Formats: sequence, structure tokens, C-alpha cells
Amino acid sequence: MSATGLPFDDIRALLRQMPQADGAARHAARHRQEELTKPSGSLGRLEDIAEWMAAWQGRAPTVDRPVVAVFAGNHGIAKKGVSAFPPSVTQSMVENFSAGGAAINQICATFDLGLKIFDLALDYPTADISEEAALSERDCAATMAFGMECLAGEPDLLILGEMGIGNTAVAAALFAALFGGTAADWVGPGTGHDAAGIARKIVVVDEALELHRSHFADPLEVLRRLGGREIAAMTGAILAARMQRVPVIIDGFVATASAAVLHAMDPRALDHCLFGHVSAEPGHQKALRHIDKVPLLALGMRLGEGTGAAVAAAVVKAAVACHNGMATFAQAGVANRD
Ligand SMILES: O=C(O)c1ccc[n+]([C@@H]2O[C@H](COP(=O)([O-])O)[C@@H](O)[C@H]2O)c1
Ligand SMILES: Cc1cc2nc[nH]c2cc1C
Repeated sequence: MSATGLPFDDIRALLRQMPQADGAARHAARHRQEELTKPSGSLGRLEDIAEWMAAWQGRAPTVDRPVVAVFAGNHGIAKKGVSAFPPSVTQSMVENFSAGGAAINQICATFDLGLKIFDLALDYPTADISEEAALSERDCAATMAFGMECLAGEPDLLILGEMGIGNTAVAAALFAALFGGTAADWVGPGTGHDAAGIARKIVVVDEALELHRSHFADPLEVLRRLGGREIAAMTGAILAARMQRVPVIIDGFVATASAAVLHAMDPRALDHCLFGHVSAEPGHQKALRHIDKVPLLALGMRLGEGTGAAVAAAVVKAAVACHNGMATFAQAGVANRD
């Protein structure tokens, strides 16, 4: 804790100390790209990704220890019918993750990605944001600190996802508070609400926005009032990865809301993050435009649990494999252009 005893001060201090990318490593990677047996620029965005990985890792890029971290939380607002599914599904899905039966398990197995599940006090949902603040400052900062633990195994690529019934309503509230607009601008079907369900969800999210409106200027206050535990944990994880210069792939609509909090504090805070895909949740494309990020994939996915980001990790692995494994023109004896 800081000398003032305010935990959020510690978070703000970290943002002031954020390291930047390694320009020399980026330059070396760019130079190598030009020597590899391909027309210059022909691997398109894969070339940018390899350079971005090198710049953040500060060396020739690797994806030797990729880890998918999935944070699970429950939300008081779920009792207001904002989801098509009951809150008990959060716990059941955590058990499904442990048993290997979820989509994320299959994707991790396919692409050889480590998987860590973090469940956050699922028996104690956060307070209903349409009635009070989700978390105290102390709880929010402690949850962010907990999220930072996902770096304990020293991954060289961190892939972030979440599970939490009701959390697309929470994410919509966060986007409206951070970027402006009303609930209708950000609320969508989530797990599958029909038009009547979406209309009910909009009413509840608008109530939350009205209640907390006077605090929208402070992104950390927005996080603790309108967020949830899995979202705060992901915000902490993104920040910790930045401090250690670990590149991050962010999943869909909900994970992007956790990143948006840091962007609102300092737009450079997401320079070490790739956005794995654009979710089918309608507000996601708009949110990505607000933070000036172009997603890697557009597969119509809207599952969460890190799945879109984990599929994108395969693209990052391919980018790094090409960068490190390809022969140069000189090595292969291939004639370069004049
Ligand atoms: O992140 C996304 O793009 C996304 C879009 C729709 C649904 N989800 C997942 O579905 C759950 C939230 O949906 P809901 O309807 O309960 O708010 C939560 O577990 C998320 O992981 C996630
Ligand atoms: C079954 C189910 C699986 C999920 N995975 C992430 N969010 C989810 C929501 C539901 C309802």
C-alpha cells in the first residue's frame, strides 16, 4: 500500500512507471524480416506481429510458454435478469474448464497453450451496480493485485479471457462510462437475449449509469463502481504484463472493457496488447475503434472464456515461427530482387 494508504495510488504510480517497447529489438527484427526468403512485406500483418513481439520481449521473439488465463466472477446485477443464463452457470463452467470439457480446453490443446483458471469468490457476487458500487476501493485494488499473479509462471505470451454470467451488462456499463453514450449504445445480446431481454438489460444498465455518473472522470472509480472481480483482475493482469514487458492478447467484448480502463488512464497503456478478434457482440467493434485497435480475427465468435484470443495466439505463433525459422536469401541461395 502507498504512504497515503490509498491502494489506487499504487496502481496510478505503476502507470507512471510503465516501460516502453525496446526500439533496438524492434529494429533488429525489422532488419531480419527484410533478409528472409519472401518478397518484402508479403507476410503482411504477421511481419508486424513478429516485430511487435520482439519489441516487447526485447530480443528475438519467442512463444515458448504461452498461457491463457481465464478469470471467473459473479455479479449482483445478474439477479436482475440481464443474462439469458442463470448465475450458477459461472461455477458450473469453471468445473467444466477443470474437467477439460469447454471450448477453451480444446483450443489450448490444439495450439499447445497453457491454461490457468482463476475463480474469484464465486459464492460472493459483487454488489448490484444498479443499486451500489460493485466493489470497495480496497477490494478492487486487491483483486487487481490478484490478477497480477497470472504472470507467476513467467509466460512469454499472456492470453486473457473471462467467464461471468451477467458480465456483458457490466462491460456495457464500463464502456458507456469511459467512452460516453447511453446503455442502448453498448448493450447487446450477450449469451443470447432476444429483443425483449435486451430492452430489460438496457433499463438496468441505464440505472447503473445514472447512479454512478458523477464518478466517470476517474477510470479506477469507474472500474470499482461498475466493474466486477474478473474484470478488475484482468485490468491488473494487463498492467502487470506491461511492467514485465510481456505481450498480451485480449479476448472479446468483456476483456476489452478491462483494457479500456487502462486506456482511459493513459492511451499508451495498451501498446503491449493485441486484440485477438472482434466479437459478434455489437458494441465490441465500436469499443475497439475507441481504443484505436484493429482486431486480428473476425470469426463471428461471442463465447468469451478467452477463446477468440486463444485462436489468435496460433497466428502469433505462426508469425514468430516464420520470423525465427525461415532462411535468409543468402542462406538459401535464392536470388533477391535487384
Ligand atoms: O467477450 C465477449 O465477446 C462475449 C460476448 C458474449 C458473451 N460472452 C460470455 O458470456 C457471459 C456473459 O454473457 P451474459 O449474457 O451473461 O452477460 C460471460 O461468461 C462471457 O464470457 C462474452
Ligand atoms: C454455457 C456457457 C459457456 C460460457 N463460456 C463463457 N461464457 C459462457 C456462458 C455460457 C452460458
